[in-house]
Amino acid sequence: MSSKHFEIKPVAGRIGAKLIGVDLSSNLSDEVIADIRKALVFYKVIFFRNQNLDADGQLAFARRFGETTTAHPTVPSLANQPHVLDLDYSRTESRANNWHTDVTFVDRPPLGSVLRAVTIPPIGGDTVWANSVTAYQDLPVHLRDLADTLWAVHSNKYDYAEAAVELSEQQKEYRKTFTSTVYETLHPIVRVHPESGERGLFIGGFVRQIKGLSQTESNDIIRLLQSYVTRLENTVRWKWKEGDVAFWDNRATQHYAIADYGTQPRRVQRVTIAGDLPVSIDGTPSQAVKGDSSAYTPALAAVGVV
Ligand SMILES: O=C(O)CCC(=O)C(=O)O
Ligand SMILES: [Fe+2]
Repeated sequence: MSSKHFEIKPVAGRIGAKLIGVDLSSNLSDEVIADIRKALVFYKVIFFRNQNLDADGQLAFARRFGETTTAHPTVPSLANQPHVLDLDYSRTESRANNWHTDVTFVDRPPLGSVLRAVTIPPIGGDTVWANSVTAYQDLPVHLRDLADTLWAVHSNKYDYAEAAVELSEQQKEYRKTFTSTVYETLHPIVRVHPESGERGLFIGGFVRQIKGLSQTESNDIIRLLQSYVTRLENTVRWKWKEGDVAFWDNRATQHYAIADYGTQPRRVQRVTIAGDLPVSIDGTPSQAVKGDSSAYTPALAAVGVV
C-alpha cells in the first residue's frame, strides 16, 4: 500500500513497515490517521523513528484510534498516568521474553498498543513481532481445517508446576500482582479480523488448554500451531532507538521482547487501545469464563470504533 501523507518502507517481507514523515506529536488530520490505520491493519506493526513524544502525547495519539484501556487489568500504571504501562526493566526482573498476544485472558483483548522507547541499551533488547495471519495461511489444509474448529481457554494464571527454575522473590511478587484477579476466557483459535476480514491464529502465551482435549493433546496441538506463528518468515525484528514508537495490531500478531541485555537499563512505555469481542469463522463470539474485566475495558459503546 502507499499513502500520499507519508512514505512507507516495509521492514520485512510479511510483516512490519516504517512510516516516514509523520510527526506523532503534531495535530494529525483525520486523513493521516485513516492512512496510519490502514498501514497498521496491512503491515500489522508499524514503526516511527525520531519521535518527540511524552506520555501525554503518546496517549493523545493512541486515542485517535479508539478508547484507551487502563494500563493493565492487574499491573499498576505509571504514577498519575492510569492509561500508561511503564515497563522499566531495570526495576523489575520480569521480562516479556515469551511469545504472546497482549491481555488475551480477557474477553475483549486490546485492538493494539503504542509502545514508546524511553531508554534502550546500546546492544540487545530488540522486540520481534509475528504475523498470525500468514501463520494461518501457511498451515497445510488439514491443519487449517482442524484449527478452524478449535477453541482455547486463555488465562493470566500460571501453572507453577511448569516453571523450569525457581523464581526470585521479586518475580514471585510480580506474578502475585499479575494474577491478583484471575481471568479466564474462551477464544476461537482462528479469529476473523474485524477490519480486514483475514483469518489468523489467535493463540500466544496465555493459552492454557484447548477445549475438549486433554492437557497433553492440547499442548501438542498448540506447539504445532505456534510453530507456524514463530517461523522466521512470519516475523520482523526491530532494533530500537530512543525516540522510536511501535504500534501493533494485537488482533493479528504476537510479540516477544528479547532478554539479551543483562542488567543494562531498558525502559519502554505502553498505551493500549481497547478491542472488540473476537469472533470465530462462523461468527461465534469469545466468552468470558472467569473475572470481570469491565474496569479494564471502557464502555462498550466506545469500543465499537472499528
Ligand atoms: O519490552 C518490549 O519491547 C515489549 C514488551 C511487551 O510485551 C509489551 O509492551 O506488550
Ligand atoms: Fe506484550
